[in-house]
Amino acid sequence: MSVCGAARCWWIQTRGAVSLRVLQQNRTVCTTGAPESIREKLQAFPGGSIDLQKRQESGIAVLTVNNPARMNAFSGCMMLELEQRVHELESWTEGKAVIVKGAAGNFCSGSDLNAVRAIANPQDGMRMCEFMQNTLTRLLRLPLISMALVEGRALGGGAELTTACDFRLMTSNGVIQFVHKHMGLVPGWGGAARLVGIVGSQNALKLLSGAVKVDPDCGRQMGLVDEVLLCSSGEGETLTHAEQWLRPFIKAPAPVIQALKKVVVSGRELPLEQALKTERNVFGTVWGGPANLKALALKPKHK
Ligand SMILES: CCCC(=O)SCCNC(=O)CCNC(=O)[C@H](O)C(C)(C)COP(=O)(O)OP(=O)(O)OC[C@H]1O[C@@H](n2cnc3c(N)ncnc32)[C@H](O)[C@@H]1OP(=O)(O)O
Repeated sequence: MSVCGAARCWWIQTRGAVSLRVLQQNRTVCTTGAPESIREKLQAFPGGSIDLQKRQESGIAVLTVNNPARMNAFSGCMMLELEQRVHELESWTEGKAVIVKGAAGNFCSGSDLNAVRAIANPQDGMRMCEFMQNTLTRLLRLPLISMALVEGRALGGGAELTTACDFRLMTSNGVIQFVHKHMGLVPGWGGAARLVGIVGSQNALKLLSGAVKVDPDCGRQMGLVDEVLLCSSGEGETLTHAEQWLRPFIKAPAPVIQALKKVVVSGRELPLEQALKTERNVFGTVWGGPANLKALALKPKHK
């Protein structure tokens, strides 16, 4: 085997072992939570809320980042609240999808700069990032199809939040901008790692080092944006269009949609052998299940 081949083989094996370990670690961290000290510090920065509406009839939840006086920036309390909301969604067995949006026509302007100033030391910064990385990793791993609905601006941590969803829809006035460089920062909520996975390392480097304002055209070209919605007069109208876009992807019983999402997550994150094992296990949860038996009885033709 050539040196390159051997190195590649080692890299794949190492990556496999590491990714599995990270998945396991994340599960552990997720259940135990971040150190109390960072929770207490985040708690000291109130303002805004993270609102969750679960619509039982459609199986679509709407998660709203709600702090319009600060362009939906994340206060410390909102970071804690997001974790709670994700926890609620993890056990929503009837759910099929979640739409993440901002209040009042803007997506999110990142972390609240007032809170950031107060914890501007490396140790607290890393703990805050660990906390947000865990929450956003759990958001991305939800057994629900997730969509970021970007109206107006998604800046800094707000841009990172969009990458923690399976799909990104943008209204024609939407902008995603990783402004971290202008703040003397890099992404820290896992946004760089996820961005590389979505648009590739060349494009990710361009977006981060250029702090590029990604408009709908640019977003579509790079594969960051899945669909562009025309700006509509009312907030509710945009949400309705987003729900319509989701509909073909969630037209099946919730257990089937949740199983589909689980096999995609394992395919995305685990080494092949582990992903195949997970796929078999998930298959076992739907094989011979109610939806499967109903389909067999109908003898459908997939024309
Ligand atoms: C790992 C995470 C890293 C990060 O997220 S770092 C944070 C990155 N985000 C930013 O730097 C956003 C800074 N803000 C801006 O660029 C502008 O405010 C923005 C969003 C383009 C909106 O501009 P305008 O439409 O002109 O509105 P404006 O500036 O008057 O803002 C309205 C009120 O919102 C406030 N605001 C906006 N973003 C904020 C933030 N991230 N933290 C705290 N407050 C924020 C802004 O200060 C203003 O408040 P006020 O009316 O002056 O009391």
